[in-house]
Amino acid sequence: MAEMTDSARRRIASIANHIMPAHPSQSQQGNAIAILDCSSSMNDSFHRVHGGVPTDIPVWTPARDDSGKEYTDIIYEKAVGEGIAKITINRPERRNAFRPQTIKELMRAFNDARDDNSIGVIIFTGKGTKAFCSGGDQSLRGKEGYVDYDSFGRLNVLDLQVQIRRLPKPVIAMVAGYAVGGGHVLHMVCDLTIAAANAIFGQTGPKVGSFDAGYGASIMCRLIGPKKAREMWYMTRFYTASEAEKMGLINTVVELEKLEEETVKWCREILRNSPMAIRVLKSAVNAVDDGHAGLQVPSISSIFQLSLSPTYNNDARVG
Ligand SMILES: CC(C)(COP(=O)(O)OP(=O)(O)OC[C@H]1O[C@@H](n2cnc3c(N)ncnc32)[C@H](O)[C@@H]1OP(=O)(O)O)[C@@H](O)C(=O)NCCC(=O)NCCSC(=O)c1cc(O)c2ccccc2c1O
Repeated sequence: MAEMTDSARRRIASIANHIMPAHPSQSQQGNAIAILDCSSSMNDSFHRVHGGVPTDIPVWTPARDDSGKEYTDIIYEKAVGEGIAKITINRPERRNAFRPQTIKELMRAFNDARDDNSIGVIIFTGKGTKAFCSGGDQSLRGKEGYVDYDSFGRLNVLDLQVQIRRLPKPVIAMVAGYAVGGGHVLHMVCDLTIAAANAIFGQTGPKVGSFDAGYGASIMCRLIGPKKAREMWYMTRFYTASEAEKMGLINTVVELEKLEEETVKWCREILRNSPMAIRVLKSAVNAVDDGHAGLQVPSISSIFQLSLSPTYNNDARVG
C-alpha cells in the first residue's frame, strides 16, 4: 500500500464510502477503513450528502414575530445556528386543547417561520408528554363555535390547517401522548409525523356532536384509505402509535426519550437538501387535495426568490 498513488487512494476511499451503510457503526467505519487502508474521512462529499447527521438536541432560543407581542398559549423557539423552528402548544393542564387565542398565536408563529429565510423546517408539538393536542377546548364551546374572552365565536383552526398545508417548508408533527379530535387533524395536515411510543391517535368529534368534514376527512382518506377513515370517524376508536404506523397515519415511532432527538435528526436530513425542490414537492404532493390553490404555491415568481442549494451541511451548521 505504501507505493499507492494519491489517485488510487482516492478511488478506493470513494468505493469504501459507497459500500458502507448510510449510518455505519463506529466498528463498521473502522473496519472498512482499515481493510482498504485509505485515508478517507467521514467528512467527504459522499457522507455530507448521504451520511448520518448529528443527533444532539439544538440550543433553543425564544423567538418573537414582528408584533413583538408575548405568547401566552404557545412557545415559539428557533435553534441556534441551524434552520429549525419549534412551535409548542403550551396548555398541558388542558392536554394542549386549543382555544381561539391558541390558534391566533400559532398562526403568528407559523407566519414568522415561513417568512424567516434562515428557517427551513418547523417542528410542531405539544408541551409535556401526555398530549400533542386534544382538539378544541370544550369548556369554551358555545352555540357560535369556540368562544374566546372577547365572546366572539370562531373556528379559526381551519385557517391554521390551510396555513400549514400552504406553508412552503416542511412541518413535522412531534407527537407524545394524545393527538385526538382537532389535535388529530392538526398532525394529519403536517408533512410528517414522528410519534413517541406512548402516542394515541383518534377522532373524538362525533362523541361531542362535532366533525371536520374538510381536511379532517379528505386527508385521512388519502393517508389510510376510505374504509379505515370511516372506521376512525364513525367508531371514534383510539389507536396506538404502532397501529398508526402500520396504517400509514404516521411516519415512525420512537421511544419517548428519543422523540426530540429523532425529530431533529429528520429535520437535519431535510435541511441538507434543496429547499426549492422540497417546496415544489410539498405542493405537488398536496395538489391532489388542494387543487389549483395547492399548485399556486410554488408559482414561478416565488421560485426565483429561493436558493437552489441546501440550507444545511455537516461542515457549517448554518440556517
Ligand atoms: C385527551 C383525553 C383522552 C385525555 O384523557 P386523560 O385521562 O389523560 O386526561 P383528562 O381527561 O383527565 O384531562 C385532563 C384535563 O384536561 C382537560 N381537557 C382535556 N381535553 C380537553 C379539551 N379538549 N378541552 C378542554 N379541556 C380538556 C380535562 O377536562 C381535564 O381537566 P381537569 O380540570 O378536570 O383536570 C381526554 O381528556 C379527552 O377525551 N379530551 C377531550 C377530547 C375532545 O373531545 N376534544 C374535542 C373534539 S372536537 C374538536 O376538537 C374539533 C376540532 C376541529 O378541528 C373542528 C373543526 C370543525 C368543526 C368542529 C371542530 C371540533 O369540534
